[in-house]
Amino acid sequence: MDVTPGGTGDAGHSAASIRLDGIRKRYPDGTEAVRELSLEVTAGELVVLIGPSGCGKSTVLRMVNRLIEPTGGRILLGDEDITRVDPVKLRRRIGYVIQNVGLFPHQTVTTNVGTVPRLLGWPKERIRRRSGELLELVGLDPAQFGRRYPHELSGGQRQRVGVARALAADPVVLLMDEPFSAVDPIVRTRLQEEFLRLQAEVRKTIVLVTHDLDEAVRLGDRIAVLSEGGRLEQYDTPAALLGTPASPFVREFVGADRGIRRLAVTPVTREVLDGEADATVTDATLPELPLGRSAYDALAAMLTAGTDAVVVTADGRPAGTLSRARVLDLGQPGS
Ligand SMILES: Nc1ncnc2c1ncn2[C@@H]1O[C@H](COP(=O)(O)OP(=O)(O)OP(=O)(O)O)[C@@H](O)[C@H]1O
Repeated sequence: MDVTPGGTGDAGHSAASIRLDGIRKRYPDGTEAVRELSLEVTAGELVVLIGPSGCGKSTVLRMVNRLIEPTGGRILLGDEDITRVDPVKLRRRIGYVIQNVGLFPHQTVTTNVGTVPRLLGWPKERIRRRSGELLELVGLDPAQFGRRYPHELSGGQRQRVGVARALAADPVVLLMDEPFSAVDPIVRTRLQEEFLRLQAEVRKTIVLVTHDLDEAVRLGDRIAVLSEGGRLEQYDTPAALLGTPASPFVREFVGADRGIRRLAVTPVTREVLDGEADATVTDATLPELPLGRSAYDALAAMLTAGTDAVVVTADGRPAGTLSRARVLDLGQPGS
């Protein structure tokens, strides 16, 4: 099946960059939710907004699709200043996924997924094909699930339908507000993994809001840490954020266990090995780990096997060894 965004013969949009340029939001009661925020998201990048409750994450997200009108600044999608376009038309170009999905309860799954294409006036047959493709893309068999109603689905399945609906008209940008927080931790981890696979395929520009640092680290190409008033404390890759927090606020926010979190986002590469392995000598007592797995996986393998090192393999052959001490170094700042 062709699951690319243009899979039904549509001229697929490419993903657009997003530029927040000094945006501000002051609510009518005087609350300064966002004092001034500038942030760039590259086309095809997944950026996570994280920060304490009330710091303005949702406000920022909802200004991008104009569910909330900014009180100042500009928002550019590609080269277009979207603070000046019709918000209703704008929203048809931007996918939006929220915590409890907001599926229409009296419509079938297929009809729900086809919402935006219908608004855009696509012919019925094209909508039906597109809904089917999208359901397959998110791992739901259209024959089995297409005719069901939302209450006939599990929480995780509803969430997948929400993602399919958001992608249906091939939006240039996807906004996600706590998309996985309504499901239990096991389902959540699975949805996150599926979502990463999906993103590798569709390469949308995504801004995702979460409370969950593990989710941010797992999903984000870059993470923006906000503090009260939408102040940007740090904007960095997960590894950089965990390795070198830019301020005491970020240091506290990422927590005392940032070292172990950092291991999970640090791949085992040839450069970090303790030494060239003698490929003719394999130590049968040491566990093996393929190059490219995380330092966290290496440590887990050592703890499981009760050893102080792993043999790292490339294409099934030993490439070197990695000691426990070396792994622990990788969790330290500045390594
Ligand atoms: N309609 C509104 N009127 C007045 N103040 C508002 C309104 N909506 C949000 N706020 C305030 O703006 C600030 C930012 O809210 P926002 O929902 O963007 O934060 P958040 O970081 O997404 O929070 P959470 O993580 O708890 O969802 C908060 O102080 C909130 O009380």
